[in-house]
Amino acid sequence: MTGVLTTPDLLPVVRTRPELRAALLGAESVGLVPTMGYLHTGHATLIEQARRENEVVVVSVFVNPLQFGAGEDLSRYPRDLERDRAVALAAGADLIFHPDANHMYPAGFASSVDVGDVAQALEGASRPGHFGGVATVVMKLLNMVGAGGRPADRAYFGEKDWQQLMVVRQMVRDLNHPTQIVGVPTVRLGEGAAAGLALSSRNSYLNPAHLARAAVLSRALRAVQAAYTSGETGVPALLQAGHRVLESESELTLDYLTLVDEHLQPVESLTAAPAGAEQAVSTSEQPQWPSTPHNADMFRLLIAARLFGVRLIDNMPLGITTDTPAHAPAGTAGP
Ligand SMILES: Nc1ncnc2c1ncn2[C@@H]1O[C@H](COP(=O)(O)OP(=O)(O)OP(=O)(O)O)[C@@H](O)[C@H]1O
Ligand SMILES: CC(C)(CO)[C@@H](O)C(=O)[O-]
Ligand code: BAL
Repeated sequence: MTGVLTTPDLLPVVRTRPELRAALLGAESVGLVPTMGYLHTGHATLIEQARRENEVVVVSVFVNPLQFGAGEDLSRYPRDLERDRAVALAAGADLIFHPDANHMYPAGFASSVDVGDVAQALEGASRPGHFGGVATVVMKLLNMVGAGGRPADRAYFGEKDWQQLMVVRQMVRDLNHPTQIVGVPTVRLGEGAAAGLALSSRNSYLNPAHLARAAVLSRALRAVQAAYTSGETGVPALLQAGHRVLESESELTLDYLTLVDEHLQPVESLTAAPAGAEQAVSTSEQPQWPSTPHNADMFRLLIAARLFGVRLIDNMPLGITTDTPAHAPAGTAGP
């Protein structure tokens, strides 16, 4: 094993494939955490899980131009590599891979990965081309960040970007890619006026008052869960419970609030939650009832909305929650 595992004060940063190859030489297993940087506790949770499951943990920090549409926030996307080094080191990473765009997409680069229908709806409809850019860069990163000519052994993605996780899973399944894709539950602010808000780098565009108002997204999802566990089984009525919460926020422009199955298809009907489900939601991280063909555990509520000029997304399972409250050191737990 060479250079990377030397317990540095400052996390090493490599920028090119040859440097990566040298650093990872001889590693038995490599876990990759792909990010666009400006790391927060959500990212740290991914890194911590990768730390537990791999010999070497690499965090990629790359604001991927391919996945931004014209008029989106590519140029103002928050960047702070020194802070990222500190957060990644504290969470247990061994190395940051921080390529520049010319290294990822040199002159003549022409290929792309198209994952089909799962990338077309929802975020794909609102951000045309987005998932083509995500799939292409993720495929490259999986292939670049491995030891001994292998791809990464495992790669970690947040459930916060639920459709992205589905897209990546579809891609590796369809293309027989050997990297194991690991999904990690969403980390949320656990206390304060913005409690429940999913951590996101784009939260940094909002001031504290606006962040508190942005927590309306998670409150709307919880309202749908509560309606379901109270026995409501009509999908329009369930979603209406979420809309009622959203109507309280005058500044919100909703893109979508929907209930989807594991193929991201809209769910049109479902069976009742079993007796006791309400208690299970508030007290347990695990499903308390056996699977049925319409187990709410299989269905996901997805929301996207614009608030104070910022587009935010969130999601939750219909029937239970497995999300994690933020727990990071000061300065990293916030948005
Ligand atoms: N709150 C969170 N909980 C768990 N994982 C998260 C959370 N936020 C982001 N991630 C995951 O971290 C990885 C890198 O995401 P990214 O760098 O885009 O951060 P982000 O906070 O999602 O940023 P953005 O605000 O641009 O959506 C993705 O797999 C993403 O799902
Ligand atoms: C997976 C990813 C790093 C690809 O650029 C990005 O979409 C993100 O940060 O979620
Ligand atoms: N976390 C998703 C990356 C993006 O919005 O471009």
